[in-house]
Amino acid sequence: MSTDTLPVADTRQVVRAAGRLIAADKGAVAVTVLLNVLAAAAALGAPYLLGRIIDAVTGPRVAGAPIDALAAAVLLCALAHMMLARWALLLGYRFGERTAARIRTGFLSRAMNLPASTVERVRPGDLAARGTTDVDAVAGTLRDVLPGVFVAGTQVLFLVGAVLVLDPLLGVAGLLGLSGIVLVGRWYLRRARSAYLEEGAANSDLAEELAATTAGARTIEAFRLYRSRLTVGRAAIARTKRSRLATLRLRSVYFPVAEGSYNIPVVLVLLIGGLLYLDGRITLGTVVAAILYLRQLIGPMDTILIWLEQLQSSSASFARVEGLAAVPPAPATAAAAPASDRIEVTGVRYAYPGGPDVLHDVHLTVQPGERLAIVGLSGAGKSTLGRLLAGVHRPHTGTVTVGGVAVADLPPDLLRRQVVLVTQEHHVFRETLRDNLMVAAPDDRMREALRTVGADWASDLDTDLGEHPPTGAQAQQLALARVLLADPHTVILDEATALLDPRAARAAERALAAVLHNRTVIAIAHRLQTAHDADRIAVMDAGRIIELGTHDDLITRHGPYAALWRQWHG
Ligand SMILES: Nc1ncnc2c1ncn2[C@@H]1O[C@H](COP(=O)(O)OP(=O)(O)OP(=O)(O)O)[C@@H](O)[C@H]1O
Repeated sequence: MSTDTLPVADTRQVVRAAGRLIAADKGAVAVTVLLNVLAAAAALGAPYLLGRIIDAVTGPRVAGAPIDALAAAVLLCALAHMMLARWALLLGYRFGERTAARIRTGFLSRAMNLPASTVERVRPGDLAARGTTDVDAVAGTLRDVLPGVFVAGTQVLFLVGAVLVLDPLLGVAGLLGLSGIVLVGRWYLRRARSAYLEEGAANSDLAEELAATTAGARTIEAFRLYRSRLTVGRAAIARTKRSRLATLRLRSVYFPVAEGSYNIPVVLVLLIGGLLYLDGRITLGTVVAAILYLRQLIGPMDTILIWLEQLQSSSASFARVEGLAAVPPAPATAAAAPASDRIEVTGVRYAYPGGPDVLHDVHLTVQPGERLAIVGLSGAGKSTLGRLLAGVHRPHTGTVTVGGVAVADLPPDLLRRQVVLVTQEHHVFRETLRDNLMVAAPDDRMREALRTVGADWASDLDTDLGEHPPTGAQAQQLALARVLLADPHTVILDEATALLDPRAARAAERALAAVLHNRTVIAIAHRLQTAHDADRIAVMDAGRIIELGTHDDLITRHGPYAALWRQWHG
């Protein structure tokens, strides 16, 4: 039962994270920006020069007017623009690839460093979706979309700037004329995504119904199901028709209006430019250059409008990926290593996020080498206490310490040598057997640990467990081998052998006995036999320890444990 979601980065954090990614590759970014600027500047050359050619042709004939030279320069500008833009795009794609890789590795290392208590608390799907769908969306946009949009954006800025410099009045008229495209573009984008999704869904629905009808033709014949199949088919066709008409309507509004809108600034500039020209205030070449600039805006503006939505949704994904950075880190390394192996629980209360207290004022001391069994009805709080003892959760009141140091404050590598929690969830990674043992130990020690837990199948440490997944019993042996290698002084067992069949259970018990040898054991006991064999028994009820003592003590006390024992013994 997990209730929390991971945080999502706010705009400021997203901007800062983007800044860090850019800074990490600043050389490449600088070169890409420079190439983009040069490409956009080169694109300005041709219309300006064409304007000059027109002025040269229409103006007073000057001998040796450099029309040929101007024409050659037009060609050079066009060529330079093409090459620089391609080069900028190429560098942009490479930057995108590298940055996507950085985001992936950054996410992975943050996810691996999340405090165990956070991972326990949040919805498991949330972390998985951020690591897959969200990271993929951001990477895809960085690789395929952002470089093109950046090139287009730079061009738009330069073109708008050029018209304004050419003649401020013409520039303002052109910009006002362009506002229609932005409006209709936004209108279309808001509706397009859901309309196309619905069209896709309707198409696959229709295909499915048709396939079902043809595949079941004989059944339909035998049971005379014509009518119902026809009704279903007609409904699917009607849905497809509706959805196609809806997207057609969108297109028939957007494309003509967009096409038309691109002409509005041209018409405005022609009108105003014409008047200014007649007034003798600007040359014909300037009017032509301004119109060519406005025409050149169409391509890059289309690119930006088309990708706007994807940029928006990817920035939402990026905010979710970056949200991990906002999780408070695991507490800094405890100042001192534990002074002894004694575990002490003092006045502990605990509640899961948003829930009521499930542990109330729990006190308990576990001596080194002791075997303690915790028993109680389902929901009494046994597993929760186990997780607090293992440092997975932190009590909100009171303390859980080992050798005087709060367990939840211990850094992972130190904690692993103190207390290890063994549960039924034995995770096996799609990695080699060696990597699955999760400690840097010599091969000999790994082999010895595997032998001790009876994992005869695990002779080759390079076996890929992704390709040869272990059985449940083998996964449990792996978990026990990990404990041996971590070599903690205390092991907490939560339902460790409950899942196994009896034959496997006997072998597992032998393995377990070998692992537990010479360690403190706190067993969350589901069979009273385990309790009987323990040095002491803690009986839990509704979040409290209501009895604590040896088996014989508790039997003579005739309390809740004695009742449980009598019941169990029949
Ligand atoms: N992850 C969680 N989020 C919220 N509440 C939880 C969570 N885990 C347990 N609880 C609640 O805490 C209380 C104690 O549960 P806990 O699992 O510790 O009991 P238990 O004695 O181990 O029970 P069982 O024998 O069934 O495992 C219960 O009320 C349970 O519903």
